[in-house]
Amino acid sequence: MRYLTFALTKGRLASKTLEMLEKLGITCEEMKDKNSRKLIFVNEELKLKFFLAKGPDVPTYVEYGAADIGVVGRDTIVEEGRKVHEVLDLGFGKCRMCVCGHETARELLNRHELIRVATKYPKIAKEYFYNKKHQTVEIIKMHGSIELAPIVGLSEVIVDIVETGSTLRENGLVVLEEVCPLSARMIVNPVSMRMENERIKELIQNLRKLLQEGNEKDAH
Ligand SMILES: Nc1ncnc2c1ncn2[C@@H]1O[C@H](COP(=O)(O)OP(=O)(O)OP(=O)(O)O)[C@@H](O)[C@H]1O
Ligand SMILES: O=P(O)(O)OC[C@H]1O[C@H](OP(=O)(O)OP(=O)(O)O)[C@H](O)[C@@H]1O
Repeated sequence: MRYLTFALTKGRLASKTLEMLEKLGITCEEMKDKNSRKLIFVNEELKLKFFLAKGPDVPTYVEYGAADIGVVGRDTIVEEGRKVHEVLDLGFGKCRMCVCGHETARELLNRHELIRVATKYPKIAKEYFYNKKHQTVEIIKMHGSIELAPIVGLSEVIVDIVETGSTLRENGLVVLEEVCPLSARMIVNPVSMRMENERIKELIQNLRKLLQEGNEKDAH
């Protein structure tokens, strides 16, 4: 049996992913050591390998088959546009992609003015403004702390992730428009999906069952 390799998103999604896999009896003790500099972890018994990568690199590993399976936010899947199969909504990492700014920017959006949009997600921003809203804007690619842009006058609005809304609140900004809801997804390499169909299908079915049980528990 060959190894199945998982690429997990480093950071807030990784622990949730491991927690979920653990419930299915898929464990990787080595991975829990926070001080370790090790990059790849092996479960010999189940013939599985795991590695942690930066979110935007996860679909790349999966498209090229360096990983069979990936766990990554939907924002990153859409932004990267890689050839991968999105097979399951894992239900965690929930947040929203939004257009945000000062309340005063609402008027500029309504009037479809030529405004600047700062974002880590230029493709999502372009799709939203150009194809959905038919509004011409100037998109400025940034790499983090996007909320700074309207505060220091780099742009009128931002397109960014909103989870609790506290970053916006603490900086005097508001959600002006919602682009789309987001959550963590499981993605699969198309060739792996065919070659390892049995094992991957079983994993998807087990995860789906776990999610359903979770939903039923929440409803009671
Ligand atoms: N509050 C949040 N901020 C950012 N991402 C979130 C949040 N809540 C859920 N997510 C989801 O978690 C994914 C991965 O989060 P991660 O910690 O890698 O975010 P990041 O801030 O973009 O990464 P980095 O800190 O490496 O720049 C995001 O792509 C998104 O789908
Ligand atoms: O609505 P909230 O719960 O406040 O979460 C949203 C914030 O979290 C993310 O930033 P992150 O902490 O990942 O840092 P970054 O801006 O450097 O990407 C995101 O870009 C927002 O800034």
